[in-house]
Amino acid sequence: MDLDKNEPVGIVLQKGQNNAVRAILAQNLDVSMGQLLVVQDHEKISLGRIESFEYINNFFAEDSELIRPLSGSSEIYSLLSSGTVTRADLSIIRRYGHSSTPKPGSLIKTLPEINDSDLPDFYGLPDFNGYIKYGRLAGSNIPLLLDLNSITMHVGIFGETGSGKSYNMRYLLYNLSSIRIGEKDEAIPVMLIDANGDYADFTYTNSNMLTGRRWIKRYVLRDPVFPNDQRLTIDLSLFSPRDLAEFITSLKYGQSGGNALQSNFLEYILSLHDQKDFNFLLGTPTGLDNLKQEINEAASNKELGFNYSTSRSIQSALEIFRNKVVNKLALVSSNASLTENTLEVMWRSRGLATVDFSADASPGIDITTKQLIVSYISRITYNYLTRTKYNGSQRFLAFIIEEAQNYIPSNDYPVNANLTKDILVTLATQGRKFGLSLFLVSQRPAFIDKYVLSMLNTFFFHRIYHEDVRYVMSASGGLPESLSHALTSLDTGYVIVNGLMSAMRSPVLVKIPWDARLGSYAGSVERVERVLSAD
Ligand SMILES: Nc1ncnc2c1ncn2[C@@H]1O[C@H](COP(=O)(O)OP(=O)(O)OP(=O)(O)O)[C@@H](O)[C@H]1O
Repeated sequence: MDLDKNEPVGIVLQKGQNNAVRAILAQNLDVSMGQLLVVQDHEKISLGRIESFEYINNFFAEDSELIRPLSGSSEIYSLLSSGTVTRADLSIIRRYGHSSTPKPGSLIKTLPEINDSDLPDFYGLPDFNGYIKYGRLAGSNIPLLLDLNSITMHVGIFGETGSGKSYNMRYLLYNLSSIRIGEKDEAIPVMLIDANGDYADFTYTNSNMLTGRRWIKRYVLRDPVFPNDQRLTIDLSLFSPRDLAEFITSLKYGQSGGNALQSNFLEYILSLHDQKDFNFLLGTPTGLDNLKQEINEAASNKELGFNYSTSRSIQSALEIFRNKVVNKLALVSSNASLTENTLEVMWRSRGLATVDFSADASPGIDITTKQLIVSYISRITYNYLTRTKYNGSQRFLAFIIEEAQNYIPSNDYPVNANLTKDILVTLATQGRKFGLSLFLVSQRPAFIDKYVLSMLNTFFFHRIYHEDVRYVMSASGGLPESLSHALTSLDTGYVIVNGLMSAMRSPVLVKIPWDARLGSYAGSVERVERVLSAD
């Protein structure tokens, strides 16, 4: 691998402390914060990351004798630009076969084109096994390698609205769907909570792009339209009386939270029944009528301490539940369409299941019901992965959750997530042992539970809001100053990758290549002039 084959574009002037060098770079070299450059000290090659840079000019003093008579003339531009250089501070993030810091006089070169076969050498790896290519290191054509064996250490994808998260997640999903192993394309099985229908095309028109998958399904909460669509039904017997009582009462009261008296009353009634009867009791007209009668009878029994007014409120909460969840969404079934068996089929066929919460696929669904569904999926996933692991068969599954702040919120985010929080914390803390990889995608990392944030070990940071910088810095164990400054102004399509999956082992700026097929999805915004000029 000839990392030093390009012409020099700069020279090291000073050797600083802590692996830092100061260099002068050619005027015509476009540089960006976080960009990587080769530093060549005779035979010793290192990789440097630009931590800061500034343009300096011999003539810049505005009051200099030379400048004043020229100001306003056209010659000033060429005169100034001929005297301009870039002064850059670089930190050395990788050394090839040596351990010294480059000395003054070392040459600076741009990253050369390198063959795929040289990539393991570039990253100091024995071979490619277990790695996939991802994007290009900024300012070069060299792909970053991602380590699939660290995927179960969980992943965070964060960025403000329009910063490119969905496109990146689609690109990642595409890469996780065509992993070349020997002569075959394989895929990591994926369960995906699709907040806005941004992955719907992968389940029909673009399903052929996911070459390693032999099973693709989109779960919807209306009649299926496309061949891979399936109506989602869930099995309520996986929930405790407490969970269901809280869910039903908070359906009525919304995110402001349920009513403790009503929850307690309903919990009491439900706990008189076997959990396996919950689908009948709550999912059928007869069951619901029976339940209402039991509530009435319990209210008339003074010893129990529940009164008629609480009973009436529960009856109305149950009516709302019946209208929304049972009649409209038809969500409850003892013969659920998504079960542990489905996960086994997914595993065997390296499948993709998306749960589409967009207005088109799940009209009228509210956040509390989305939480019930995410909680249900988390439970079957946990049960499935622990059972298979204890039976001696290792499985892997990636669980991707968009708008993660709605399911695992921090204390200062105004969403009540009793149904999802505990099970997602369990998945985050224990899931890795059982082969689970949690991907949390969010516009606002500051609103994700701090404990769960601390369980993520690989990060993809897009442009983020100022308010999130502090959380991002603490969650990721810190970024170098150059990259932390860039966080709020990254162009769409650029991402800072940090953490265990990155073969660079140091935070790095990556450009995600544009592919028109990956770029046509519900949430992508077409250019106004293109749409207006189309027929
Ligand atoms: N790598 C890229 N290169 C060029 N354009 C991109 C790239 N990534 C995203 N875009 C464009 O930027 C726009 C926003 O991207 P995207 O939908 O991924 O943002 P987002 O962060 O998911 O936004 P939101 O949070 O609102 O869903 C899209 O129109 C997309 O086509």
